[in-house]
Amino acid sequence: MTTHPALDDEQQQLDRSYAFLSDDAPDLPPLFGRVDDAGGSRYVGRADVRDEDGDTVVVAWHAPEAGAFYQACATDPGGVTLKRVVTVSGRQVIALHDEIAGGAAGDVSPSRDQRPVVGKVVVAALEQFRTGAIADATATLRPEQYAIIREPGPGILVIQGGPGTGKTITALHRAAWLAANDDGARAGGLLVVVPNATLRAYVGDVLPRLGAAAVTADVASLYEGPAQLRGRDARPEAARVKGSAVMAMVLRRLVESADRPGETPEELLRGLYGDPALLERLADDLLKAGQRDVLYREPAGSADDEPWTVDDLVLLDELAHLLGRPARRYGHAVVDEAQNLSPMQARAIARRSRDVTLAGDLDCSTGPGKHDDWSELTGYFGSESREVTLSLGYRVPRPVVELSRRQLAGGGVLEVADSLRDGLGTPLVRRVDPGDEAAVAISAGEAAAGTGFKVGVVVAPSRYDETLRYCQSAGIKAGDGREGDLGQAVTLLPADLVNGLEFDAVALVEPAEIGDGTELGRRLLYVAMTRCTQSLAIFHATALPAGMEHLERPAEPREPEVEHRPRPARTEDLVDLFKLLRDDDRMLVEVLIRRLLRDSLERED
Ligand SMILES: Nc1ncnc2c1ncn2[C@@H]1O[C@H](COP(=O)(O)OP(=O)(O)OP(=O)(O)O)[C@@H](O)[C@H]1O
Repeated sequence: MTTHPALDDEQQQLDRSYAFLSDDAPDLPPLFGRVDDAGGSRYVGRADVRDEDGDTVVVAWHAPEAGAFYQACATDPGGVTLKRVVTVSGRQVIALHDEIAGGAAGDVSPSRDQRPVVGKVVVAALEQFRTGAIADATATLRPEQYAIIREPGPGILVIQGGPGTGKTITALHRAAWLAANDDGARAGGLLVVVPNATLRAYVGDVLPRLGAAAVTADVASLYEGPAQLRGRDARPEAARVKGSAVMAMVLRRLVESADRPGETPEELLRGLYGDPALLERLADDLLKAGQRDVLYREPAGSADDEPWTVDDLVLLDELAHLLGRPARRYGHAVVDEAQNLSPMQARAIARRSRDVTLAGDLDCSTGPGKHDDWSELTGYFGSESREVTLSLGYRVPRPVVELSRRQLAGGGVLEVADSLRDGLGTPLVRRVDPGDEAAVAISAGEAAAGTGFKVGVVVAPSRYDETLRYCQSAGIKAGDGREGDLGQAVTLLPADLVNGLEFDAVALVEPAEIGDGTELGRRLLYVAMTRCTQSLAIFHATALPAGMEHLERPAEPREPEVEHRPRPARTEDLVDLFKLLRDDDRMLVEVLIRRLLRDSLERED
């Protein structure tokens, strides 16, 4: 095993940096990188560290002095002579990766398949098992991500890119960068909005780790009144109508027509939903009869008992505004998965800040309304917007990218992202007996989880409750993803809540139920398929949906009939042997091979 010659020197620098941290400093390493150029040598970390004389020991990643660390790369070192990532574990420097050494490419990935050459440390970061929280990337941000992070704060910036191209991680670093550097964000505060509590749990660590002062909210929690999220609209049409822009006018008329002064938003909205005649009077020219019908809801015993949905809460927020209760304003808002914003949701965010960063992918719209162009959303914030695109894939293995793209009508809005990952090869497809789909998927998921994988088992929303009950009754410890429990080795998720998440392996249950032939269904399927970093397995009892039909195979016999299998001609031909394995065994063996390969690579290092 070879050790980097500078390991001891960097350990000394790390010890020195720890010595100047205040006692209540979080147990995160004070530095993760070093850059040398004509300006000298600087260490880069999450925050500034100074010695007793006030001299800089470590510069914060968001300080201008750290710029060269992020702007230089192996293929374009500029004037940088050393770009080093320092990996620390338990206060010990355990590895050094020099992407640039002596002013030229150093420890980098091999150049192949027209893939960009990146530091090996990026590849190593991608090879880590997922943890249930978004992976840390502050030490390995790429120049194109850093450039977006530092775009000026005022105005509207759209960060788009295919699945896994780093939109979320870039947007969150941008939030932290603006919190530190942008006058507006510093003075007015910074708001980060994600679509739901599940994604909030997934990304919740990033800003505190970066020491950034920001308020993180999910869309439902923007409303600060007494109503809480308690329900979901079973019919997408109801959510679509509630989210549509005409509701702003309907609510304005509602407030103007209210005859009892002092009514709360909750009382007004309950009254509107429960009174078809009132709705007709107010919205006859704005909503068709069928659209008004889907809004009808028998009032619950009290406002507290109402099954308020996310779109109801957004309407309550609009009502609060109309009743003269202004929302808290911020200097800048960063919105993740922004493609799913409804017009009413966009209005709610615009009331809080007109300077926004919207990160998203129009192909991944899984909200009730689809936007064909970003201008349909940016118009709620202002007239001028800038769009930037990330095009290097950090998550989805190439074969999965290829398969998933078949779900997109017309091939999708964006170019196919160039993925850094091969993963574990072509997706596995297994036909099972009707009724067994979820159980088989979960047991394959448990097998993969047994080797260290984080596994997401994705089902159609209509199948979620039944599958969760099955897990509970069978004593299977699967996380309830709908409740934001992403900490278990296996997490169960409905397909409409997987936007933004990432797992080592995804087991997809009965894709035809998710991609039910509608455009929304195909996009749900696309998003679900693109959540894995290593392997995708598909379990189905009915015919596979369009875009997957070529994977259809006859049902396998329950017990493999070994004697009928052709014997491999040569015992050393492992690939043939491998192909004979049942799909779930194959998944397991693939995981084990990968682990062995990684262990042996680590030993070589
Ligand atoms: N420069 C980088 N170095 C290391 N890891 C990175 C880098 N950029 C992104 N990643 C990792 O790639 C994964 C995908 O990133 P992210 O979730 O931000 O993508 P996304 O574009 O928001 O995906 P989606 O929209 O499909 O959810 C994450 O684990 C993230 O930490």
